[in-house]
Amino acid sequence: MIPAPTMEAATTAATTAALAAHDLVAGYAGRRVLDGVSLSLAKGTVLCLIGHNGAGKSTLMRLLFGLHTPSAGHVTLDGATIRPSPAAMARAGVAYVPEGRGVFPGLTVAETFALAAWSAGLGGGEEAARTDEVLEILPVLKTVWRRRAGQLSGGQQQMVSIGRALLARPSILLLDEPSIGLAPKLFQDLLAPVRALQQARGMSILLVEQNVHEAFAVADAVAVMKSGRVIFEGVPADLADHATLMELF
Ligand SMILES: Nc1ncnc2c1ncn2[C@@H]1O[C@H](COP(=O)(O)OP(=O)(O)OP(=O)(O)O)[C@@H](O)[C@H]1O
Repeated sequence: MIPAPTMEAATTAATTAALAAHDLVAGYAGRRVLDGVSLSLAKGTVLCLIGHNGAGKSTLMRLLFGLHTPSAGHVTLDGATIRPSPAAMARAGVAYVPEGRGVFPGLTVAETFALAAWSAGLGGGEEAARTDEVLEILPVLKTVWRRRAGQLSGGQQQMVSIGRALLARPSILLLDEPSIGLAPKLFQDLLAPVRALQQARGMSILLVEQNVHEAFAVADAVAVMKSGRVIFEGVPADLADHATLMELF
């Protein structure tokens, strides 16, 4: 039987949400894809969102970052209702790493970072300090610094993509399926420093993942989406049992 959310999950939900969706309804060309989604990312936590392909997870991410507009419902940031737009969210300290890495294949890693620093409005000294900071967190990037992003492995490209997002020192990070195309070990290598940074800085992370085992290992809370609705919210331990997880799917 599917467990009721634990007390721990209820307590987490009661703390201030860094970012939250409230009854969001949205779709494409008149086809409803989100059917009243409410979800809270508690401050300083990692929330892992799972669900079948097509459940609406990426659509929810895009709505939270302002890349798509809901037909009903609203979004709150630090408890205040906002109308998300990518520029406003970036200014507010929210970074979004979409599914599929999105690196420019012809740019070197150094050029990719320079471009990201420029779009974040970082000046020379600040750009250098923040770049050093990201290279400390993801040292493998130092080894490929002068190589074109398109020539890198999937895991390295994912690190470039996440590193570029971290340059802005976000307080909230939206990560859409960073494990795509990565072996489980590589995914762990990617998640471990991000989790360490999240804990050190009190960052809040919404992580959409299908790779449940690795993602649950770094998550404080989990939510399950099915057919445009959130059908379960709890903590990873609630879904540790394979049968329970299967029942939700
Ligand atoms: N730009 C778009 N135009 C039309 N339909 C879309 C668009 N983006 C997503 N959809 C549809 O909306 C539904 C939800 O897609 P979404 O990508 O949000 O799901 P998901 O849970 O993230 O799935 P996946 O794990 O495959 O990315 C799917 O049926 C998808 O085909």
